[in-house]
Amino acid sequence: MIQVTCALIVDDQNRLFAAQRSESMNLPLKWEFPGGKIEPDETTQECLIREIFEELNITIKIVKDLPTNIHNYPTFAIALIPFVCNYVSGELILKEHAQFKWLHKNELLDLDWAEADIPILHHYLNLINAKS
Ligand SMILES: Nc1nc2c([nH]c(=O)n2[C@@H]2O[C@H](COP(=O)(O)OP(=O)(O)OP(=O)(O)O)[C@@H](O)[C@H]2O)c(=O)[nH]1
Repeated sequence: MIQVTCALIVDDQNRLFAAQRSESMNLPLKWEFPGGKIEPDETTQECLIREIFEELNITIKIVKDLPTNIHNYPTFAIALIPFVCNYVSGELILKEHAQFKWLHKNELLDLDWAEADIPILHHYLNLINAKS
């Protein structure tokens, strides 16, 4: 099973960052939280900081970890390890994705998400709805 970290990046208006995978990527044109596979000798947190810089050219701060979601796609299985994060610095430049959106909580479920992300999205929405 592949171990993949992902970032739920929240801005100062409580919007969440979503990125669309490009046509040439696995799961083409699906929406996801940016991140990627853990390499040997790095922690999940180190992986996420590295991936976000590689993919988006920004530095983030990890705020909170959310429960890992294990998902079986038809051809592979994934353990998707999510973290709530804040933007720290850098100009946002998309290096790999087709496009991105900053979304309010009521817009989040409208996108065509990668299946493994959907339980994570619901967990996040339950969390913020419980707070408000
Ligand atoms: N980054 C990321 N990958 C996800 C998410 N949801 C999901 O199913 N995946 C799957 O997890 C796998 C790993 O993602 P990736 O391709 O971004 O990782 P990577 O950059 O380290 O891989 P690479 O070096 O093969 O390009 C992909 O098969 C992708 O489809 C998500 O929210 N974020």
